[in-house]
Order: sequence, then C-alpha cells, then structure tokens
Amino acid sequence: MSKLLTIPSIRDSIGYLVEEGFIGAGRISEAAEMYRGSQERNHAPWNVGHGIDLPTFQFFETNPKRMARFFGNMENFGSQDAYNIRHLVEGYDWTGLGEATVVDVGGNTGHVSLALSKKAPALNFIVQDLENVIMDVKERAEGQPGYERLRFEAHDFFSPQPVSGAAVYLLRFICHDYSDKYAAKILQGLVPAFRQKSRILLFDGIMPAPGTVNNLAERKARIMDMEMMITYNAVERDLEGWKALFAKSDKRLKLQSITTPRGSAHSLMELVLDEASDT
Ligand SMILES: C[S@@+](CC[C@H](N)C(=O)[O-])C[C@H]1O[C@@H](n2cnc3c(N)ncnc32)[C@H](O)[C@@H]1O
Repeated sequence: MSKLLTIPSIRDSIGYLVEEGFIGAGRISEAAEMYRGSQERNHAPWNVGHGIDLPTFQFFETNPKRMARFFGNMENFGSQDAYNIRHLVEGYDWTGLGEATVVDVGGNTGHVSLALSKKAPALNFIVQDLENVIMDVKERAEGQPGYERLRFEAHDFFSPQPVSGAAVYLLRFICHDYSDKYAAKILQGLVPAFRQKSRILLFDGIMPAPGTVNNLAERKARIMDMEMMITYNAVERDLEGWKALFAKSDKRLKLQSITTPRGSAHSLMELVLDEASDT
C-alpha cells in the first residue's frame, strides 16, 4: 500500500476518496433530512460534511490543490480498463465524420480529444472547460506534440454553447455529476448551437437493473451512484432515467443510438434533433 501511495494519481484517488467522499458519506441521513428532494448542487452530503455552501466543482475552482487532486483521481480512474478511453475511440465511427469539428464539453486536459485526434486526423477539436482549468491546461499543452489540432476555450457549460454547427458535442463523464435540473440545463445550452448533422454524444454509464450484470460490474455501478449522490447530489441514471432527462431537456432530442463497447462501463448515447417532433 505504501508503495502504491508513491504513484501520484493513486495518492490523489485515495486522498479524494478519504478526504472528500468519506466526510460526506457519514452525513447522508442528515443531508436527506435537511434537503429532502432537493436537486440543488450544493445540497449534497459533501456540503454538510465539509460545511461548504458552494457546489463541489465551484469550490474546487477556488481551491487549486483540491481541484488538482480531483483531476489526479480522474486520471487514475481512466487507467482502469472499464473506463479506458479506447472504448470511446473505438466505439464510434469518428473517421466517418470527415472534416468536422468536435466540441469536447467539460473536456478537462483534452486527453480524450487528443486520443480521438490520433484516430481521426481530419477532425478538429475545441476543448472547453472552466476558466482556471483552461488557463492551466493551455500552459502545459503549448508546444507539446499532438496538440496542434486542439483549441482550448474557457466556457461554462451552464451557459449557451458559443460554437455553433459542430458535428459533435461530446460530453464524457459530465451529466452524471448533476441532478436532472442541472443536466437538462447543460443539454439545453447545446441545442441552439445545432445545425444540420450536429449531434450530442454522451459517454456515461447506464445503470443496470439489479442482478443483470456480473457482481463486479454491478458493485462498481452502485458505488459510482453513491459517490455521485454523496459528493454532487447527483445520480447514475438507468435507461429510463436518461430518456426522462432528454425529454425534460428538449422534446425534439431523439436518442438515435446506444452503443456499449465490450468491457466498457460507459455507453455511447447519440442524440439528434428531430424537428418533426417539435410540439
Ligand atoms: C468528471 S470531469 C470529466 C472530464 C472529461 N470529460 C473526461 O472525460 O475526462 C468533469 C469536468 O467538467 C468540468 N466542469 C465542471 N463544471 C463546469 C462548468 N460549469 N463548465 C465547464 N466545465 C465544467 C471540470 O473542470 C472537469 O474537467
């Protein structure tokens, strides 16, 4: 164990789990009583445990060390096969998009876009994230090989999408961090930017019905669900939950396809705008 702790991303994961998650985990009942039925981002057990009134990500933005630890945790997560980005790279016909733009919404360091750009050299990528994240990432990416086709842009995904007409608005590991109220805001911000052939690609977990997958996969999915509830007052959705979110966001959003790459904890959900259903 002490050897593992010398690996920075593992140290970050353990620190994140113990010092962020565990402190909220002991306050679940209290939060449920205080904020019964609330969808607010700052009504999580994490807020009660830490005595912090800001939503978790907003707090991390003011605290670079804890933000960096969260990112290290994400990096460690990605090293598990079920969360490896190869599932996304290989799970969609990226080259079939031709010369087009992909907007990586909440794209963090751009690591997903970077992997996709190697697979589909004709695509251009715009990686959006919070201002502080983008400032830091830009500095580190400058001059690094492979980053030429990535443009970094500060954008708050709760406001309208500034890039219109992209072929793909990609959201990997984003909507599960939010209750329906806020996840719908994110999707609603994207729809006005749609042009012909635009689509949203969500890469997120679809909660399996109890007993329908092997024990390990089920345990992982339910732990993730608990983590979303404790730290973000959010939820892992089953298919019905996702469909309800899409309908709440915009009646014209049509779930065109769902793909679950073999061995992946995430599924790819492709959403297009069905103008015919504008009621
Ligand atoms: C769970 S991480 C996912 C990162 C990336 N998509 C991936 O798959 O590795 C969530 C990301 O959303 C970003 N984020 C949080 N709130 C945001 C906001 N309001 N606008 C834009 N990005 C935000 C975080 O900084 C973080 O990079």
